[in-house]
Amino acid sequence: MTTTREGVLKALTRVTDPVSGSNIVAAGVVRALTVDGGAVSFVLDIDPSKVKVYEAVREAAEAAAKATGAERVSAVLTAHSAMEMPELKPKPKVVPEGPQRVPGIDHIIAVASGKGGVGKSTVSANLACALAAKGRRVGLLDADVHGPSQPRMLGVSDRPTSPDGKILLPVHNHDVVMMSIGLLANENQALLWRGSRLVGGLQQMLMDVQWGALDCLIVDLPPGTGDVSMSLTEKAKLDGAIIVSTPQDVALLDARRAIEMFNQLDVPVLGMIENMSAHVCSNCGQEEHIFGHGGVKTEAEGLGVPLLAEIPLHLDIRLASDRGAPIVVTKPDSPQAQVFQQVARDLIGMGVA
Ligand SMILES: Nc1ncnc2c1ncn2[C@@H]1O[C@H](COP(=O)(O)OP(=O)(O)OP(=O)(O)O)[C@@H](O)[C@H]1O
Repeated sequence: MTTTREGVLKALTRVTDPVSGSNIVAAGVVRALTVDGGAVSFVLDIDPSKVKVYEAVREAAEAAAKATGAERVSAVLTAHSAMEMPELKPKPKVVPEGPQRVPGIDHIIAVASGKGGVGKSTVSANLACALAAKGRRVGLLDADVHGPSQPRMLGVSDRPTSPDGKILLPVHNHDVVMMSIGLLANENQALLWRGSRLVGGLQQMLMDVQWGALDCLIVDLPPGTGDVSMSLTEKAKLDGAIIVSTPQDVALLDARRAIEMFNQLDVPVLGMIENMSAHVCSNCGQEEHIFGHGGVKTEAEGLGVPLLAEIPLHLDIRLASDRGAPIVVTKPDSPQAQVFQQVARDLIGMGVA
């Protein structure tokens, strides 16, 4: 029997965490799991005052990992003293080559766009909430460091805490677990993050946030094909990417570049979404195609990728986001919300959420 990382993680979900009552993977206690041939090692990251309680858990976790067929298993308890806020400095870590799965997260979907302002964050927030409403355990990582908008869209302003100065506890709203660079720094600071500091900080955000067990993590990428998108894609194993574009030619040109980037990185493009497809007047209901219409459909056909949705430009979509509850939460029965719900159903149908 070959020991795999997935197999070990699954086995560890059968070990109960005495503090939270859930399993040790879902509780985020298991850290730094590595499987190298028949050798398995991991850390149980715990509150220093609970070392005695966790010794039995450590033994149970070792036994569970061993039962997967591993030749050697080493589980150690680490306990850290509390600190107020973590520093998001890149840490030198021995990271195996190639994109890695994040422990406890079944699927990761990136939402990208070639150009800024086309509605990528709106789509990310609505998809996350639509999936959560369908009972999926959903996380949302706001990696749009140039303009983090998820705190506003999901209506959260609490700063994330770190009980040990190492792991970050995410925030929650609308049944979605969320972490954003916008919650760690004030908006102006976030905009100043550059280069390797930014890239390293984001990778750490993905790996060191205690997401718990998730069916799906939606990553709201910055627009374009810059360092952040490239490096996250190289480090984390993505199930696919969704490309958001308006129907305008200029946006489509940039969207094509984003698709090329994902193709080069071997990330499946799950489909394109045309946003601001038609303007529906909130008074009379009349439709107008302000940015044109159907451009994304034609582009998707040309590139051989599915068109997942055409989302209208509608005042209610913006108002809902500005007020901190996406339209799928505030008006789930509206035609606008139903478009997002259909995409959520399609993603579940594709087996990626
Ligand atoms: N379909 C829509 N109908 C009405 N307003 C929309 C729609 N999509 C997005 N918006 C609004 O347009 C603005 C830009 O949207 P959003 O922030 O989602 O774009 P983005 O692509 O993530 O931008 P950035 O490049 O800054 O990250 C927001 O005010 C949002 O509420």
